[in-house]
Amino acid sequence: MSRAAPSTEELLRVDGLAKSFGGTQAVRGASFSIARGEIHALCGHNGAGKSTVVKMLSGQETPDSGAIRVAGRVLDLRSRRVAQANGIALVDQELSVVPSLTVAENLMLGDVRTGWLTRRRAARARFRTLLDSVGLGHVDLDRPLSGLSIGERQLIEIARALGQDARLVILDEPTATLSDVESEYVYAAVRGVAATGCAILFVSHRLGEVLDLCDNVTVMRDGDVVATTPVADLTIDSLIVQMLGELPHRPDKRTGDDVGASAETLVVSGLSVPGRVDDFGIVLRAGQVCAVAGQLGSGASDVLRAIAGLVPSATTGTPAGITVDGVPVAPGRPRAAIRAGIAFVSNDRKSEGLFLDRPTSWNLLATRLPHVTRLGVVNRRLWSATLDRLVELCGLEGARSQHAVRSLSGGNQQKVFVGRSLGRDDVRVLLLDDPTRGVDIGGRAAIHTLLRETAGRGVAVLFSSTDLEELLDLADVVVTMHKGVAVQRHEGTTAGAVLVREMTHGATVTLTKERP
Ligand SMILES: Nc1ncnc2c1ncn2[C@@H]1O[C@H](COP(=O)(O)OP(=O)(O)OP(=O)(O)O)[C@@H](O)[C@H]1O
Repeated sequence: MSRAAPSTEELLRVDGLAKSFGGTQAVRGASFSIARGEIHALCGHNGAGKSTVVKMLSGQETPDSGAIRVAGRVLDLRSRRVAQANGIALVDQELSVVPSLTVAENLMLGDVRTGWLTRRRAARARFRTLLDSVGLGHVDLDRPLSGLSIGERQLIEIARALGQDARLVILDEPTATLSDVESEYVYAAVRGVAATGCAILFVSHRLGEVLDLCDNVTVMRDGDVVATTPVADLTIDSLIVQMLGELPHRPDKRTGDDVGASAETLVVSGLSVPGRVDDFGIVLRAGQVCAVAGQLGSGASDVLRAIAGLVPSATTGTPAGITVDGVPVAPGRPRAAIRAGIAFVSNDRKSEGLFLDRPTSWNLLATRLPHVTRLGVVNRRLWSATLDRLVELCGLEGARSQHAVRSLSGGNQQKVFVGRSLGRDDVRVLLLDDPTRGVDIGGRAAIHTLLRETAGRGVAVLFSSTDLEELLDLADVVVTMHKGVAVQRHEGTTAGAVLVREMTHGATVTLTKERP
């Protein structure tokens, strides 16, 4: 969609901003500026320093040096509250809306004009205007937020930021967890907000959306600003080169013929998760990489969790069941799944996997303890050989392996989380729920290569994703899902538009069982 050119009047200017944490120079002298009404992207590899810049702009970290000017005035942003009072609003990666409260109550939480109790009617009228501005005019203010989709919650969060009378709205990876369709609502809201003269700083790893949505792009690499460039002068490839210095290697896809003769490793049929998945079936051969593709709430994630035995599920119909290499696996029993060679990587690294205060090395080896201990004692040589291999697999600098995981950037944490499930010889089926969420383009290519190599060793890989580019890049087979039901199985080349249509609208004829 074309937009009017943003104003040339500068709203934000950042000069020589620097910040270090202990020995790590996270940001070294970053400078850039954003005009009123401009949508300005901040891109860079994992650990480039984007979040640290965002934290300094939103009052969560104090710069070691440099200046932040808003409308020409140098600001000392000592806290998030001070930043808000100066018209800087942050929509964080992790949503801060409260599902158990109503839409109005959530909007009230961030409303600097308050006076809710005394001027309830005026506040409600204002909340309606805010909802309108993000395309949620149809949503009832008294509806609990829990009834809204994640995409709609993201929009409420943006509306709330606007309620803070923001002059600059910072959006930190706002579409990382959204499907393409839900992301479109966010783009429309962002364009609408920019049209009111508000400046937007848009942090994203999705380079396609950056080029479609933004006016200018500032790229950071290793704490430095590499360049600020108008999007009109960029292509995806030139943007990647600015970010990484080179184009990453793309793994080759295997064709269906390559795996046609290999053994059936995972066979699922008649799998149901009450209220979420109905009669799902799939056959996956050794060496195949398969995606279950669907929007949030489609059941794609539930399918993986059910195969891993992590949610109550049942297998009904004939034939029914889950088998790995022909051996039946009892549903709903995680231990049985692990014994059968099923490994699962969740999409929630913070609450379901990583020990944030423990060293990276410890996290990487936590799942390998039986393999690096002899008679209950850690074998140092095995420990360090396994660690070296995993650190290399994850594409991390060796020295970082002794640092707490919490100190790694979000994307690097994700690499540790995925990487530690790789390279294991006891795994037959690897399940990954949205494995590259928040990972930069280089890390994503690295994870794709790792998954492809894992499949090359005869493992069946099954992942869920909402990201069209990833589905087309990585999967040999895509099974689309809509409202808990498998819609269609695609092998070979499929048009992206077909996948999107099935994920959003389903199909009239549904695919219930895959076996002939
Ligand atoms: N609180 C902290 N303590 C120690 N090191 C930190 C801390 N916060 C960030 N760092 C380090 O600073 C560097 C920049 O991190 P930052 O989170 O700003 O990167 P990023 O570009 O936002 O990455 P991502 O895309 O993965 O979110 C990284 O090396 C990171 O490990």
